[in-house]
Amino acid sequence: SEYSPQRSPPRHNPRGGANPDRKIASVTQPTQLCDMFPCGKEEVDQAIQSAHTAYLKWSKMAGMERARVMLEAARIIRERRDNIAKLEVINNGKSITEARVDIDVSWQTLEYYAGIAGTLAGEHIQLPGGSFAYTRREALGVCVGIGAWNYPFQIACWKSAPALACGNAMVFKPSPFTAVTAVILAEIYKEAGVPDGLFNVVQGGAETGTLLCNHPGVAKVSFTGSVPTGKKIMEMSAKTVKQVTLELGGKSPLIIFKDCELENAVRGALMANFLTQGEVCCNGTRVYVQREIMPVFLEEVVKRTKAIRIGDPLLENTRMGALITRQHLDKVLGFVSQAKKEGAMVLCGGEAFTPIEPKLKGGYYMSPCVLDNCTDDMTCVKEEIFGPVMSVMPFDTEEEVLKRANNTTFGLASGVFTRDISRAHRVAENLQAGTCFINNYNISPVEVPFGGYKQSGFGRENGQVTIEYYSQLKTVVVEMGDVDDYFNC
Ligand SMILES: NC(=O)C1=CN([C@@H]2O[C@H](COP(=O)(O)OP(=O)(O)OC[C@H]3O[C@@H](n4cnc5c(N)ncnc54)[C@H](O)[C@@H]3O)[C@@H](O)[C@H]2O)C=CC1
Ligand SMILES: C[N+](C)(C)CCCC(=O)O
Repeated sequence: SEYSPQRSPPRHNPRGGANPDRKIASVTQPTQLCDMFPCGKEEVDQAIQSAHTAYLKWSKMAGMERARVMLEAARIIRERRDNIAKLEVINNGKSITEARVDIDVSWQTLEYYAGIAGTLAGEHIQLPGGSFAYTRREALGVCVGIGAWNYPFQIACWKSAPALACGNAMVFKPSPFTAVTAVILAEIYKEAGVPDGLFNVVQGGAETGTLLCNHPGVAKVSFTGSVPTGKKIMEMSAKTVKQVTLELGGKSPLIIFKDCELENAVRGALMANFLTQGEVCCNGTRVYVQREIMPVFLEEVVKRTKAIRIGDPLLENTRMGALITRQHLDKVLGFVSQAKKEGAMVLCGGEAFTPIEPKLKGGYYMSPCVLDNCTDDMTCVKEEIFGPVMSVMPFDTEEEVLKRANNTTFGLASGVFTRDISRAHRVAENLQAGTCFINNYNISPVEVPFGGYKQSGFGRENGQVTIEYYSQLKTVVVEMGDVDDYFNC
């Protein structure tokens, strides 16, 4: 059901108000699941207060003890994977096969950071005269996670797993368009044995998010979403010097050289554009193809795009489900019309799609679109569309394409297809983006850091480095001799 802040008055409910009678296993129809209520100041204060109490306890536990609880949470997610995936499909509209991958990535994230929790350590530094210093890696306190609607459960895990591993508590606000599955995660953490309040969910939109970012009891905000909202989060966080991680939008380039393995490049272009109905921040939506192979590339890519099965996302053979809202569908279709006006040619798709099943009528489906005749100055090439729309452009030389690929304020990801190993690494070095995929696209195992350059954000998620973004270093200096009599000698 769509979020409507007017529909229900705010009520006291810091955990987000999921209906306690709900049973995940019985959810098979895309109907209303439960009521959620936006949290106001009182609920936000309570959530942060109880998270702080839990943090005091959790941060004193040994890393190995925290790891055991997190491994138990990972085990429960794995055990309930199919049910959570089904709920995520209803939450978001993506296909069930993709949702299962999201849930697998989620429990893997908990396992990975559980493994790191026991390894957190400082260093020992020798000083003259037997004196020494040591460093301690300490938690930050209460961290806030603010999520987007495209990977609701996975984002909650990408943020909470490293936060909890380091000894922090987290108050998480999911997008109001996908409010449900973060509450499931809270229930699972509780069942696994985290202290009460360690992972709290507050529901609501911009207003609730603002309360969280302005709250003096919060040490850090980790945000996934659009660039304009990211800028606001940073501004609000500056007032009390909160640490910030921003995972923002993108308009990533995918560069396909004529010496590529064409079959893989075509599959890669589809991976780069059509997962989760194209609603993916790191999508490679500017596809640069070397002129000599353009006709054959287009023929193949269009053939396969047309063959993508759109429809009921709960069916096993569906590969593209519904977009998030009517308003967002209209926005994406608007980008296609604008592209046509600016001279792009629609090779396939780009239209609202009505599946034949009566129960899917009124769903927010569209056919995936490939745009030809695109130039770098077109709106569809410059702006993040966040829908299944691929813009294809020819290029001639490596030097030229690098310049064009980097001519953007975004810098989340990039990709290159070539058989020339030197070229692949040279291009990766020269692309201004947080990730460069060579001969594949959109694979993000938890071991690998993920995050942006330029206005796509800063800080990283996943990988060992993320520990640094959820902890702080204390230096302890130990004198073994006498204090200098500097002032009275
Ligand atoms: N790059 C990415 O990962 C994403 C990009 N987008 C882009 O942004 C567009 C708008 O989608 P939205 O869901 O409205 O994105 P958004 O960036 O406004 O929202 C993301 C999250 O931030 C919260 N939020 C919104 N305003 C806030 C504020 N002032 N203070 C604190 N929290 C706030 C939202 O409730 C949500 O939880 C999409 O059409 C898409 O183009 C949306 C989601 C993810
Ligand atoms: C999982 N992956 C790599 C396809 C996308 C994750 C980033 C996002 O939140 O959009």
